[in-house]
Amino acid sequence: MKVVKFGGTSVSSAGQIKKVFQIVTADPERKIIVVSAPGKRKKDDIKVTDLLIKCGEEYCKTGNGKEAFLAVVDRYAEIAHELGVSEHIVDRIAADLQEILHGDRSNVSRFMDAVKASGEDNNAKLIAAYFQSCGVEAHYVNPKEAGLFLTDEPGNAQVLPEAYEQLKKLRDRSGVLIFPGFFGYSKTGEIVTFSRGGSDITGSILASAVGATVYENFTDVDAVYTVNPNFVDNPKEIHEISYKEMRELSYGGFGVFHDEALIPVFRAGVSVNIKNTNNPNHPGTKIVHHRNNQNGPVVGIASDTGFSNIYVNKYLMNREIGFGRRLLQILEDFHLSYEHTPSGIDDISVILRQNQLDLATERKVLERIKSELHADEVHIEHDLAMIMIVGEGMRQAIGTMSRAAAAFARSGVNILMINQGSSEVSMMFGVKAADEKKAVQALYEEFFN
Ligand SMILES: Nc1ncnc2c1ncn2[C@@H]1O[C@H](COP(=O)(O)OP(=O)(O)O)[C@@H](O)[C@H]1O
Ligand SMILES: N[C@@H](CC(=O)OP(=O)(O)O)C(=O)O
Repeated sequence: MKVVKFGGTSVSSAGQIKKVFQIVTADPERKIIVVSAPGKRKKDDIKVTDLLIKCGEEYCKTGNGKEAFLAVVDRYAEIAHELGVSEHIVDRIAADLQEILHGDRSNVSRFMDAVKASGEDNNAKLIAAYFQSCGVEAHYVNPKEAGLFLTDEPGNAQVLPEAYEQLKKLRDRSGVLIFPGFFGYSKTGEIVTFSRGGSDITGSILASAVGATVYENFTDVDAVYTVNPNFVDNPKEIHEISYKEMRELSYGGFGVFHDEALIPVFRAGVSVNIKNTNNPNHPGTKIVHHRNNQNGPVVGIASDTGFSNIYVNKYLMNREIGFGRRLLQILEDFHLSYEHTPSGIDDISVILRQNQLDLATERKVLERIKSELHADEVHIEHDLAMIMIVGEGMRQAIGTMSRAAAAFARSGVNILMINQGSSEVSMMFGVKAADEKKAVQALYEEFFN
């Protein structure tokens, strides 16, 4: 039995959904089908999830968000019409969304989760109806009834261990099961979503629960590339990659597969196959426990922007027991999560996501660090990019760091921070965000050309 996830681009229009139908019915093993909300049809299109977010935010502010609401309903209406599915389903989708929008808005994050989740939920119902209209036994499955229970963290939920036992029973159901991605339910019955891109996580949980032979993840590229295809033309494809390498690269900025989707399949030993809905015969990329390590120390280069660095200097910091704990406690008091903490004898840097900070919070954090920790110097730097090179082969290879540093030097990019050591399979470099593309291209030249 296979679990198959189709991302937003694969279900963005009637034409794409017809391809999904062909792919699913071509292999009787493709039984549990996870679908996202309609995504982008072309580069400058808007994903239904983003339209829903706009709509929900406007309802919260003004009690009205007619334009975004109509844009969402129009997307489904166009798809239903072109698929030849009964138009009644569109009326039901509109009524369902209206009901959510006019529901309880007292808890904004809960309300927003219900609005966002409707994107996947309604698309799953529509796709199930299309499969049925083609004479295939297909059933929409509601995540609550199936037992997909999550922690009660709106917009950032995690699966509860007891969900797996319930979800295992999906094995025994007949027909093709169309399961909406991205959300589940808390133990008290509230809708909660994963973080953005979380339909990958739903697929991974289901594949693990039912012990799938493989988790196929269909998207709009032939394979996971060694580098973001928006930075390098025709980058080399990765044919095989380990879970650990893929998790690091996803975390580092490879948007193609969610980093939290690796853990459930890794624990259950289910391999993942990333494939292209527009070219399903291409073998794609396989994510496995162990790969044949034959292609050099680096398997991929990832990058992401939007980081800040809080730099703290204090003479004899190395002798002050508890300094690091007290510094991180200040961040915890402001509910700030951090990504890395490289340190020296008298200095420590805390790298964190910039979007967590507003000006007032930033000022308060810096003031507390200065006054409570008696630091000699505290400052913050914004607009940084983190660039990561990843590969299991690095463990044995000598000179990977010097090759990377030489590539940075050749491209004239100044390295602001290096983090290597904690992870055996990656090295991370902090640079100015403006240098991101240049640095990535230089590393690609060095390791892949
Ligand atoms: N290293 C990479 N390899 C492949 N695709 C990548 C990589 N880095 C970023 N991407 C982007 O990820 C996109 C696919 O992910 P996503 O947009 O989430 O698709 P889906 O709609 O299937 O969920 C690709 O179109 C590509 O632009
Ligand atoms: N639709 C949700 C969940 C998701 O996984 O979407 P996609 O498959 O388009 O990345 C989002 O945009 O976050």
